[in-house]
Amino acid sequence: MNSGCFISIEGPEGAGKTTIINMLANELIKGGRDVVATREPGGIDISEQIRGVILKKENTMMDARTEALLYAAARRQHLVEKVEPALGSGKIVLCDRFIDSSLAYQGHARGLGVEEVYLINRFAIEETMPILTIYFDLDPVVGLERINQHRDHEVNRLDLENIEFHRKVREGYLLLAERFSSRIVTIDASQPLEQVFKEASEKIEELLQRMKP
Ligand SMILES: Nc1ncnc2c1ncn2[C@@H]1O[C@H](COP(=O)(O)OP(=O)(O)OP(=O)(O)O)[C@@H](O)[C@H]1O
Ligand SMILES: Cc1cn([C@H]2C[C@H](O)[C@@H](COP(=O)(O)O)O2)c(=O)[nH]c1=O
Repeated sequence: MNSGCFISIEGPEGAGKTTIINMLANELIKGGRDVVATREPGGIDISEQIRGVILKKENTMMDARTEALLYAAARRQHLVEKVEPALGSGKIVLCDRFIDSSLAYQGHARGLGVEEVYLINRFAIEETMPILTIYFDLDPVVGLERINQHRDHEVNRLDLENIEFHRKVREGYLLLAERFSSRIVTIDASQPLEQVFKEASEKIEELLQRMKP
């Protein structure tokens, strides 16, 4: 039985997920909360190894179903090794991407089908879902410009997909946000960083107040 609070942060490339998760984690820790900030694919050794295989620029031959299965495998290991133990000990888990990434990227943008991709992920995650998902919505042209200007950003195989693919990813996320509106909240990520942070922080605080016994 989980007693912690599982929150995922979603959005296209360059939406500000990593930057804002760090800011949110610092703020929550300062407020005396126990927080684990992590990412997908990755977050622990086995899943980081799988991330290396999926995102290696040279792996251009990777089949779409292989890609979906590898994301689900990385997710499973990360969940059982890191996320669930943290939730079990009452922590707040801030996860940079989770199942909605697979539904938007592999299900919608790659065209594998959201329902099919959900089914393999259901096998991977069993019952564990975020209680809140914050989706940072952004025009992919803006997001890709941001990461291209940021010299330290690792450019990966998915970043190199064409703009139509990235537009489909956004479309996929918007459909998910509409369909799962009680879980997914959308924030306009084209706003200044401080405003995006403020809105995300308010959503989390509202949730934590609601969860108080
Ligand atoms: N609201 C914002 N306005 C302007 N620049 C921003 C904003 N949010 C983030 N950035 C900048 O955009 C770049 C990408 O941000 P970040 O790495 O946090 O995005 P991300 O969503 O984690 O990207 P990816 O999914 O590709 O890893 C960074 O240089 C960051 O400083
Ligand atoms: C979890 C997950 C991720 N992706 C894609 C999204 C990004 O292009 C990369 C991860 O890189 P980031 O810099 O850490 O954002 O992987 C995906 O297609 N499906 C997924 O399930």
